[in-house]
Amino acid sequence: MVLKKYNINPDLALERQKCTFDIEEIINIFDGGKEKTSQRRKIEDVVLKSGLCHDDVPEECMSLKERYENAVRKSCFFSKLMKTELQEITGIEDFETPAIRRIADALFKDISPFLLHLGMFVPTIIGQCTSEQLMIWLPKALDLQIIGGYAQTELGHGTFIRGLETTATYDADTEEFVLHTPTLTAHKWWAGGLGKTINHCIVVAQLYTKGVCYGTHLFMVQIRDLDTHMPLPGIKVGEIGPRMGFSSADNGFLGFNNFRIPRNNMLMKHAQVQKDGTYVKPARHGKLTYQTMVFVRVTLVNEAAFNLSKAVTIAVRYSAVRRQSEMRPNEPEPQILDYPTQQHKLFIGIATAHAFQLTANWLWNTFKSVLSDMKKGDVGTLPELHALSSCLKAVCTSDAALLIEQCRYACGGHGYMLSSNLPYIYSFVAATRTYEGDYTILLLQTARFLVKAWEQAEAGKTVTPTVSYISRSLKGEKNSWRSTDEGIIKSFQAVAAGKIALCVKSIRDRMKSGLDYEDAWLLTTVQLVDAAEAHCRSVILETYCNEVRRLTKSSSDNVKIVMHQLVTLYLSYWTLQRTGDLLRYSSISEKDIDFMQRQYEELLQHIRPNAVALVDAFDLRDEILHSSLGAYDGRVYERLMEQAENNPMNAEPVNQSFHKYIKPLLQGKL
Ligand SMILES: CCCCCCCCCCC/C=C/C(=O)SCCNC(=O)CCNC(=O)[C@H](O)C(C)(C)COP(=O)(O)OP(=O)(O)OC[C@H]1O[C@@H](n2cnc3c(N)ncnc32)[C@H](O)[C@@H]1OP(=O)(O)O
Ligand SMILES: Cc1cc2nc3c(=O)[nH]c(=O)nc-3n(C[C@H](O)[C@H](O)[C@H](O)COP(=O)(O)OP(=O)(O)OC[C@H]3O[C@@H](n4cnc5c(N)ncnc54)[C@H](O)[C@@H]3O)c2cc1C
Repeated sequence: MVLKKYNINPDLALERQKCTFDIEEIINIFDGGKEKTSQRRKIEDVVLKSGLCHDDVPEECMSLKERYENAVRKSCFFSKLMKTELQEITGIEDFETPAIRRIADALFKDISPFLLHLGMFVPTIIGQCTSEQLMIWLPKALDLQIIGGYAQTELGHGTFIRGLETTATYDADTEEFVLHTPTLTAHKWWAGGLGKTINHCIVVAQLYTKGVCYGTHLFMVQIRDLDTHMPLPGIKVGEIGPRMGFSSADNGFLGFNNFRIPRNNMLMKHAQVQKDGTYVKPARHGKLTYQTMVFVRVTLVNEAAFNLSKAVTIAVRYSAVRRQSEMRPNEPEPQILDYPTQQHKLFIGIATAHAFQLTANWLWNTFKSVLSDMKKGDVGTLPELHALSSCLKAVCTSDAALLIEQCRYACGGHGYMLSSNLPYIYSFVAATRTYEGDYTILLLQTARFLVKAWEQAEAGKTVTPTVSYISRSLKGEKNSWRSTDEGIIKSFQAVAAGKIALCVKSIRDRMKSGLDYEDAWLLTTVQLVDAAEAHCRSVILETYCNEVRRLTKSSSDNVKIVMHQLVTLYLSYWTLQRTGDLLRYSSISEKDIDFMQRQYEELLQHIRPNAVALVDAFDLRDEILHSSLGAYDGRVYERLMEQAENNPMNAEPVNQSFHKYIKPLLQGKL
């Protein structure tokens, strides 16, 4: 059965008539202008017309091997398309084109085995190579003459990079590094694409030269023959096995048996090993080899926003189509979207997707500005970027995962179907909370920065703008609650300042009682994580408000109203989530909280008529959503039945297991 595309579910059609604003205006805001929207749509048209998105069998009905092979096929043709037609539209090597990222999801319900090639391999070449090395590897990588990944994590260590065990020992006689895996736990583990796909890999290993260990450094390693794809002698490589998501990403393991690579394969932009084995340490900052991780953390905030926008589009459209129960006896069943509890589950998802998208854009610009400072030799802004990207990656991926799961709850039983796409979206985002730095670990990195900022402010030094509230707090500025955007942000800053102050006090008290700094820090880590989270909330709230104000300056009044309703919803939601903290650190009263609760509930009602239009304004095509519940036409039940009928399990009326086992069991002959 082929569904007629624009035979729209009547409830959904009515919802669209209620819309009070011009959807296209909001689409343009998030794309960055009319032209960008039109460019994105052109790119989507090219990819969709290519026929690459089609699968003969639904992905979820394929075996793991079939899924992987299908994903490789699509990745190869997609790469070819990017090099040809898409390059003409986007401009050569434009890695900043979010449109490419969005439309990639039309091809891959799960993950492309090439994800790490573009996501980490190429960025590492760009960020870590000397200009000579860049000339060798970058054109080949961009042209896909070599395909690479990023192998840092080991079986025994992921978080603690300094604890990695793989060694790269320099042999001055042959001018080579010898890569070796000394123990079981030293095997590289998890790298995407490593299992079966890639032929090159960035390997992170402990550098030894002249008998001294200089810590972890990055090496370009060819692991497979370019022609036969067989692992090179001295390399043990394979797939790590089935996991919660990332089924087609062929995450792999890798071991080296005294495997030799030329000296020039150490990525030497920041530190060098000279021919005679002399080590030249990085001139400016000790953690520049961690730069690709910072880049990916920045992009993951965008991933959180994008994936949440997909989930909430599915759940809101479904909630407009689904009718259930009754509000009053004998009345027709209402759309479930009319229940305030359902609105409470979903509208915060819309607002959060906006908040995260605008924060992601702001963080990306911050990242670019720090890179440009670094090109001029100034690494002064790096610690703040590290602190910001760490906490934003942690909080945005974590919140997005929770809200995506909430979207699934909002779709009842049908949300549990893989065809809803919600389980895929969730398992992808759940992983982002862990990889590229686990949630707790990254918040502790931000906490380090906050405690230092506190000490600097205490010493009368100027601190960077994102923590300037610390100086105000130290000057004794008292918080007086106001339920305006600015007032709420100030109160959230007061919460963050209060929590940082308690952490500092806690560490000092513990040291006074005889503990050393490390133990005092360790025993305070529960509070430190909490303080970093509070800081991050204040950053998101402030960025969201500022960016909406800036971006809607020339918008129509109707767009201004609806965008601001979402901002107020977001601020009210978090106020109500954090009443305990606000009662403790701000001057909020019971009466203020009652007001905020009423305001929140009224906002749910105000937003309700625009809910479907707001998710339509994410402009996500059906081919990207991949959802039986969330398609634009709302033909949910038709799709569910069509997919059930096409389920390979129904290809034969009686499964052979009946004759083999059930019948003998029924007849007592088993
Ligand atoms: C094209 C489309 C793209 C789409 C999206 C891409 C998706 C890609 C898919 C990715 C799949 C997953 C890949 C991976 O997971 S790769 C492996 C990632 N691994 C990690 O993230 C490990 C996490 N651990 C760490 O980062 C470090 O070990 C940790 C920071 C926790 C500690 O490091 P270390 O022990 O070396 O440092 P210290 O704690 O002692 O700190 C010393 C000082 O250094 C500062 N610091 C730490 N990190 C950084 C950094 N990155 N940049 C700048 N500065 C840093 C730290 O703050 C300390 O400073 P102070 O002494 O001043 O306090
Ligand atoms: C889908 C997926 C894809 C991945 N892809 C790649 C890849 O391409 N390349 C690559 O190199 N890696 C990859 N990884 C690995 C990933 O980066 C690590 O799993 C991640 O950094 C967490 O490290 P870990 O697994 O060692 O966790 P652990 O560090 O063992 O963490 C386990 C728990 O211990 C806690 N913990 C650890 N240390 C501390 C501490 N100091 N203080 C307090 N708590 C602590 C953590 O918070 C966590 O709760 C991938 C992982 C996944 C899930």
